[in-house]
Amino acid sequence: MEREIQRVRQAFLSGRSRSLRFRLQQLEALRRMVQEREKDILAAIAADLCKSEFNACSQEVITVLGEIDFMLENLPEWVTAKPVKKNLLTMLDEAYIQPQPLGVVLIIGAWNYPFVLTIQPLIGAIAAGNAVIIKPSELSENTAKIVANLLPQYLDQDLYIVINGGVEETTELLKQRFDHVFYTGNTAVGKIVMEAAAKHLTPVTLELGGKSPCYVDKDCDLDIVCRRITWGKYMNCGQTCIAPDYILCEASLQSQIVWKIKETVKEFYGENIKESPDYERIINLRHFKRILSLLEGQKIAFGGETDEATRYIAPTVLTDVDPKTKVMQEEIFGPILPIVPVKNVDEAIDFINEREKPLALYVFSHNHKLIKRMIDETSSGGVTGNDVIMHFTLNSLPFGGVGSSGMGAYHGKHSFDTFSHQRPCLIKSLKREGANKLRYPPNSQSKVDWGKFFLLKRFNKEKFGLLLLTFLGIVAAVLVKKYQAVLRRKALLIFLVVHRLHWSSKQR
Ligand SMILES: NC(=O)c1ccc[n+]([C@@H]2O[C@H](COP(=O)([O-])OP(=O)(O)OC[C@H]3O[C@@H](n4cnc5c(N)ncnc54)[C@H](O)[C@@H]3O)[C@@H](O)[C@H]2O)c1
Ligand SMILES: CCCCCCCCCCCCC/C=C/C=O
Repeated sequence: MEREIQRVRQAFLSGRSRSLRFRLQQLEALRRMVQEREKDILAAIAADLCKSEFNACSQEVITVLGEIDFMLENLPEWVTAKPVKKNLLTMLDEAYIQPQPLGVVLIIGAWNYPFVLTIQPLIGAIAAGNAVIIKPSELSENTAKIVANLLPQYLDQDLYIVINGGVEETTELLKQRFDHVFYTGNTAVGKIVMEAAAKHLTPVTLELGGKSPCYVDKDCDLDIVCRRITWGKYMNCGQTCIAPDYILCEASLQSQIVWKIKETVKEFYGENIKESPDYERIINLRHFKRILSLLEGQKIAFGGETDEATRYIAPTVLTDVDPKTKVMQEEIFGPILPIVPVKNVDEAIDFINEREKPLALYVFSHNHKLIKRMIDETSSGGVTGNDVIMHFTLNSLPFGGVGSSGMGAYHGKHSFDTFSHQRPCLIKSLKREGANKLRYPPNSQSKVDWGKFFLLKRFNKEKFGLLLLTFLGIVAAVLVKKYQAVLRRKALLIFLVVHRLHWSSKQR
C-alpha cells in the first residue's frame, strides 16, 4: 500500500495534474465515463441498495453530471490568481492569491449514496489539481467494484487510484501521510480518521451525520408539508444523512400529520410497498437489527412491518415519543419517523439547542419571520425552509456539518476551495529601496512614525483622490520649475500658432 501511495505522490510531483488543460481533460473523461457506463453504474447501485434505475439516476448520476458541468464551466476563472488590495508600502508591487493543489488526497466514500458521495468529492479534488486515492465503502460492494473497474479506464492511472477493502485496509491507509483526508460516514469513525490524520498534521474534511430536526408550525399547508417530509424521510429507505430524523410540532397537529403522511406513503409506494420499485432496502443485517431495536417500547401510529430476509422495514411513524428513549438518542438512518410534541416554537428551539448540532434543519411555516428566527437562534450544517434535502442539490451552497455533524464543506466552488491551498503571493521590485529603509535597523521614533503612516493610514476614496491631486500638483510644480525656460518657449510657440490659426480663419 505504501508503494502504491508513493507511486501516486510521484505522479503528483511530475506536475501534470496542475495545468488547467489537464484538469479539464480529466473531468471531461469522467463525464464520458458516467455517460457511457451509466447502465453499469445504475446496476451496481441497484444491487447494493435495491434502488430503481430511475431513482439511482436522479439521486446520484444527475448530481455527478451537474457537478462536472459546473466545474468545467467555472474552473478557468477559479484557477486564475486573484489580485488583492494593497497598502501604501506595497502599492507598486504585485499582490495576489494563487489557488494551488494540496497534493495527494485521500477520499473515503460512504455506502448510502455510494456513487455520488465518492465521485462528487473526487470531482473537486481533480478540479483543484490534486492526485487522489479513492477508498469506496466496502458495504456497497458492487458500486465499490464498478468504481475500481471504471476509473482506470478513463482517468490517469497513476494520479487517481482506487483502493478497495474494509476496516483493515482503511486502518492501514490512515497510517500513511496525505495532504488532505476527506471522509464521509459516521461520527465515531470520523474521530478515528481525525486522530490518524493529526499524526501527520493532515487537514481533514469530515462529512458526518446527526439527528436532523424538522419543525412544523401550525401556520402552514399540511398537505404539502407532509408530502415533502414523506419524500425526504423514506427516500433510500431513510438512509440519507440529511433525512428529517424527527418531527417537532404542537400536539394538536400530530394526528393530522400522521394521517397525511400515511396517505402520502400510499400515494408514493402503493398499497403493497414491498412491490414498489421506488422503495429501497436496508444495506445489511447489522443496520436492519439496529433500526428494529429503536422501535422497542414505542407507539407505532402506522408501519412497523419488517422482513429480515429482504431487510425490508416499512415506512413507520411513531407518536408521542419520549425524548429520553433510544430512538431519540442516536441518528435513526432508517425509515422510522418519531413525532415529539412541543408546546411552541420557543420549546422547539430549546429542544434543538440542547442537543448536538445536526447536519440539517428543516422548518415549515407560512410565516417567514418564524423561519428566519429558527435560523438565527439555532445551529446546523445546513437549513432548508419549507422543504427537505434540497439544499444538497444547489452547488452554490456549501454542503457540510458543524460541531459533531462534521467540519469543512464541499460542492461546486466550495469543493475547489476545500482541495486548494489559497497561496498568498507578493512580488516586490528590487528597486525603490528608499521606502524599505524604514524597516531596516537602526530603528528610531521617526521610522516608527513613518511606519505607522504607511501601514496604518486608511484612505477613503475621496481622501485618496485629494492626495493624488496634491501629489500630481507637486509633481507639476516641480516640473514647471525645472523646465521653466523650455515650457515658456513652448507656451509661446503654442500661443503664436493658436493665435495665427485664429487670425487666418478670421481673414477667410
Ligand atoms: N455528511 C454526509 O454527507 C454523510 C453522508 C453519508 C453518511 N453519513 C453518515 O454516516 C453514517 C452512516 O454511515 P456509516 O458508513 O458510518 O455506517 P457504518 O457504521 O456502517 O460504517 C461503516 C464504515 O466505517 C468503516 N470503519 C469502521 N470501523 C473503522 C475503523 N476502526 N477504522 C476505519 N474505518 C472504519 C468501515 O470500513 C465502513 O466503511 C450516518 O451517521 C450518516 O449520517 C454522512
Ligand atoms: C426532477 C427531480 C430531481 C430530483 C432531485 C433529487 C435529488 C436528491 C439528491 C439526494 C442526494 C442525497 C445525498 C445524500 C447525502 C447524504 O447521505
